[in-house]
Amino acid sequence: MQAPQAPAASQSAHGEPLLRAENVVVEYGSKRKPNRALHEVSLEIGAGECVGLVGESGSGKSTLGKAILGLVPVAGGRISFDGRDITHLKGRSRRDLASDIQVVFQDPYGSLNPMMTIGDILAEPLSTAGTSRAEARRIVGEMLERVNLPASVIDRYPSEFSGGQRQRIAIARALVRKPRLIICDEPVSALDLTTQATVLDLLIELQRDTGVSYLFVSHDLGVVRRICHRVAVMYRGNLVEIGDGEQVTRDPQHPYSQRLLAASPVADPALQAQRRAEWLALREAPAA
Ligand SMILES: Nc1ncnc2c1ncn2[C@@H]1O[C@H](COP(=O)(O)OP(=O)(O)OP(=O)(O)O)[C@@H](O)[C@H]1O
Repeated sequence: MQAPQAPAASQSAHGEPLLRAENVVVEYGSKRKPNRALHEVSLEIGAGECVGLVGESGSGKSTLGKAILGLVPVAGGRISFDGRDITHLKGRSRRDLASDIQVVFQDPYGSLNPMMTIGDILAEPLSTAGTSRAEARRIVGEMLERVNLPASVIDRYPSEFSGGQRQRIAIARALVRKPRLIICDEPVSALDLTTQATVLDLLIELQRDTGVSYLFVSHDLGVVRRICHRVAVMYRGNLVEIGDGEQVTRDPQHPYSQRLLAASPVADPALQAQRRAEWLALREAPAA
């Protein structure tokens, strides 16, 4: 399957990429003993573009998403959204940004409050923004239908739904405030292959219809190839390669990206054996 083509209009109204991260540094731990999780990472996401972020566990993918969302402090560099510096936004200004930047997490079981009805879960971001109850209920019904769930599920609880249905509910919750960017942090990793395909198709369709941009965090090259226009590869807190989705996931240039491709599972046993042999050969090679 061909990787999606980058959208023609990838700049925001201000002629800027929608999101720009420049030399972003994030450190965990104490000031005296910091553990640097991002080393001057730079990345741009255009309007209507899906940029994939791949890399092994602990490479810093989620940390970059969290830095954009303001969930971890940024120790260096700059993040701008639609030309506006959002690096250190806090309080009210940060909360207001939630209408533009939303997130969908990996775990469809943990991310929805089991004590709340689907209607209340989806209406929460709207009532926080001051929308009336009647209007919120109307929008929620519309969003549920948008993710192919009947509006009648509005009074039911998360426990009554499958993993794939819950992830569609989480996507609907992200969409209610009509964001321009959604950070998708491993949104299909917890789902079986068929359900993964359904949710990915839904995300592609929503992007086509609304022009929303995605930062799509995943460890699965097959998944990012299917949905992303461009793909960035992270290794130990560094962004080591970024390029066209098809090229990076099939013919990567950086030695670490080549290792990642060699280690990624494929359905064909012969190809899998060849990949494994390549991976074993590359494993000892130092990453540049
Ligand atoms: N809250 C935290 N406190 C301390 N260190 C953290 C914290 N969160 C992440 N780290 C560290 O930062 C580094 C990057 O972690 P991050 O979760 O961003 O990686 P990742 O690529 O998203 O991994 P995964 O695919 O497993 O989610 C790792 O070394 C991790 O141990």
